[in-house]
Amino acid sequence: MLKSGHVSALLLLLAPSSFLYLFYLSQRQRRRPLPPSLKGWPLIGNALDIPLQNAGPIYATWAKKLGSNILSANALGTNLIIVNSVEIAEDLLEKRAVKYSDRPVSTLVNELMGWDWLFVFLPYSEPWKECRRLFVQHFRPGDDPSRLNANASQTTEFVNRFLVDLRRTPEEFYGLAKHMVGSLAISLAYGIPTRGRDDPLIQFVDSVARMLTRLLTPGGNVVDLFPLLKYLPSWLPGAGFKRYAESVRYMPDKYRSEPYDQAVKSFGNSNVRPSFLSAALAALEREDSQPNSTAESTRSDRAQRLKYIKDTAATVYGTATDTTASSIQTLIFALATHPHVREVVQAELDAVVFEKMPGAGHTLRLPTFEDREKLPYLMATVMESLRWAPIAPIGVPRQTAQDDVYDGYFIPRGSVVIVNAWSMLHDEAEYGPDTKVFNPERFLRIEKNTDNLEDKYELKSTIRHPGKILFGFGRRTCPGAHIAQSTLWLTAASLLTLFDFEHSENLESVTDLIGEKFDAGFMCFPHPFKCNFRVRSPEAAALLADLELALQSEGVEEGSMGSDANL
Ligand code: HEM
Repeated sequence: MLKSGHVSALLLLLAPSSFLYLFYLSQRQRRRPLPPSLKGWPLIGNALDIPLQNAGPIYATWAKKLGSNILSANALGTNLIIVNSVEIAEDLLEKRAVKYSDRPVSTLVNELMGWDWLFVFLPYSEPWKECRRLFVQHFRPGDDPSRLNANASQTTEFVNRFLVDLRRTPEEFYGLAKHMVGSLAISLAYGIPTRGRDDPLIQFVDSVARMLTRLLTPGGNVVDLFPLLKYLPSWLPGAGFKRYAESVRYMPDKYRSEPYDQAVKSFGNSNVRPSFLSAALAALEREDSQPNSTAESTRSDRAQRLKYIKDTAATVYGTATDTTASSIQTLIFALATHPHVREVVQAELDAVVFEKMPGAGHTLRLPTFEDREKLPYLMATVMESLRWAPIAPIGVPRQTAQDDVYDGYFIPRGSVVIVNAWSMLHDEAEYGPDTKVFNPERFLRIEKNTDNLEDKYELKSTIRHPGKILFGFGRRTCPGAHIAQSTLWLTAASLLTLFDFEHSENLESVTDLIGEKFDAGFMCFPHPFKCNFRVRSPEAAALLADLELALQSEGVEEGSMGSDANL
């Protein structure tokens, strides 16, 4: 919550215009009420109630208290609409997409710090459409449904790298997950190799993501609640936000230009792969070579298209890394603290990946995307980790582009819309009882009369896949969902095939771990934790040794990868 001292120091400045805004709003909504809301204070409204931690569960409590799944809150004149059910999210964000596909402009992050070009933040506009088109065109899932992700071979290679690194330094698993996803994201976006674990690009994207998620938590900074503060001179006491913004203003350009320049310089080198950037630039070249491409207007259009390509590449690398790494860390935490689940998944995997040799003995292979259908318990475990501790518990805020009326309630233009994914993913009507407990079996139909794993478990088709909520609704739904989910699945499958691992505590009977063991701000992920990893079997050790050799012979050994990544 905002500190009360902070708020009162600003009240003098805010009071007159805040009063005018509330008066203006009351005139517009004369005939219809806003959705139910907690009682606020004069002038500051609910500013002191807006939660910065655990927002999902807290908004769910408000919904229960007020008896409505659509709520409103007013924070210093900013109107928040909080959506707590799937039905309302679909009604508004899908069926009325034209009104609900905008994003709020963060005065601090977008205007003062200069991050307004990242396409996740763009208003619903032509530039957004162009960036999204570029993204989807390149990253659309493959035609073969078993692959989940058209980039399966790169995903497999980076997961393999992770497994080999994990055997060498198991105590570093938490950072290794981030390194793996960061390297994959840079490779998909730019095709360039990364250095070892202290790769500067990955470290930079990590620090930027942490900074932005902290500042973008709705209610998380006072200048977004009251944008007129941006006009304060930066030397004024209380304008520390402005001095901070100036000190980090160099970041957006560094973030967008360094990997781009590096990639463009390295095109043609043997260690540079095909990527979003190389494909988009090649398409641009092809368009340029069309007969009518010399006109002056085409040249300025080209500069604009080049900018969209550069912005989209940077968005890929920014949006993929922290989100997917956090979801892997969450899944490892859940498996490490729930030994029963781990054992069942490992038994299921063993039945698929251990193959009998014609003479005697067995060979072990790594699972592939083609095995997905044969591993329902594993799939249920991955789904449960997305549901149990959703890494984006309150989504990414939207903004209404027009006034609207829903279920008799007035929703003013310019309202910030918060989609409470946590509440939807903990809805007992959909997911059954005890939704705070990690229990993959809620997604499974279980045949009690057999011990044969092939026949025992089947995924229920009647229960909503958590990804349908977690990755958003409507036109701005996450376009990288298939990449995130396939990376998560393959990491879990490979990890459980080769390693045993456990947390020092068995937390199977604990019903609410999130508040204690997780950072539950705008993004939710486990605090760094200790986990004991061991290679599972002699066959697993042999497979890891083979993997290491194969990676070395392909020239992707740690350290050799980034020898010319001169950033
Ligand atoms: C577990 C991992 C991830 C989660 C939970 C996640 C979640 C989200 C959510 C909730 C949104 C906003 C959707 C909405 O407004 O309805 C979003 C947007 C976005 N995500 Fe993801 N995401 C993940 C991984 C990824 C990956 C791997 C990529 C890229 C490869 C990506 C790229 C994007 C982009 C570009 C947007 C902006 C879309 C737009 O504004 O049109 N995300 N994501």
